Amino acid sequence: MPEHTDDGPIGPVDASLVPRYGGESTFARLPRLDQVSHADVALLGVPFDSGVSYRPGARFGPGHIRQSSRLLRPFDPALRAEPFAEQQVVDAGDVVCNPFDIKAAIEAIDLAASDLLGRGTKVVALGGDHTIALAMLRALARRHGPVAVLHFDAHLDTWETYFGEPYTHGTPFRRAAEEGLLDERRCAHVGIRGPLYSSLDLQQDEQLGFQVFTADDVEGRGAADVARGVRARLGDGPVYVSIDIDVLDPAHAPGTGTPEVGGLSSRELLVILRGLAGMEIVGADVVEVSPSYDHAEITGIAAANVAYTLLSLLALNSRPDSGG
Ligand SMILES: N=C(N)NCCCC(=O)O
Ligand SMILES: [Zn+2]
Ligand SMILES: [Zn+2]
Repeated sequence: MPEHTDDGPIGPVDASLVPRYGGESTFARLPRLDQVSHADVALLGVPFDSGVSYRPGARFGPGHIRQSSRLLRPFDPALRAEPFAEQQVVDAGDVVCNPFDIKAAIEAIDLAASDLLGRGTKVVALGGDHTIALAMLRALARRHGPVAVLHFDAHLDTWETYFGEPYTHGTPFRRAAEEGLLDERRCAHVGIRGPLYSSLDLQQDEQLGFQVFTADDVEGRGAADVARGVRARLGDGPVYVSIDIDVLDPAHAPGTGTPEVGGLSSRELLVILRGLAGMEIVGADVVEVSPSYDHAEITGIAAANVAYTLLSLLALNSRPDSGG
């Protein structure tokens, strides 16, 4: 087990000494929050899926992503980063979310994230359905003011209500805009595709401040160029990165609740994420992993590597010369 040390960050359990398929299932076999004196970044499990409109099961996402993260290694060659050595990363366990009271669950998530932020710890939330992004944005906007949102998803998630209900996984970014949590000059969706309810969906989405990079844009322009477009849209200042795993094609992420054909490959998503190097990421989530629809951990492994790439980006920002 990792122990407190003054010699720098406590990393994952060494897979060359302890088999990686055994032992406690923290993210990447990292220490728990209670095993360190200070954490720079925490993975926060959010087992909540009472906001879904179709297939359930994302409440089991955090455990599945942790299990699927056992093969991650300490050095990220694509970003030339050591995400677990350059900063103290921990697993902060799971938020206790009331499955029968969505508002109360959002408040509990906000509180847990705010508590970590107050201790100087950045939060990468592992969902859970996309409702949880609203809670994260409330916590972040309280500290930073309105933030840019970079949203990877097949879906806009700026719809008005479902069954008259305002807090669902299809509505978090409309609620966030209404609450003044977003810097509406600096928001974007990436990976949008699939049937909508009406052409008004896109018009209203634009009015809320989002620029759309579709899945077809990724195919046509290429992932690296879409990353350049995103950087141009978001500019400087705090960014929240929200990653619905259904941005990936169902072939790359079958284990999700509202799958849409024609999505990104996991490689394309990773290329776009790496293209964000140097942007001021203040928080992030990886959501909508629903393990009972997964096969061979395809979706879980994708989500684990996406989270790992976010940690690498945060490691780059933590370097003394990064200005971040
Ligand atoms: N956030 C996700 N994954 N999906 C939203 C889809 C909402 C709908 O059923 O129209
Ligand atoms: Zn989605
Ligand atoms: Zn979504």
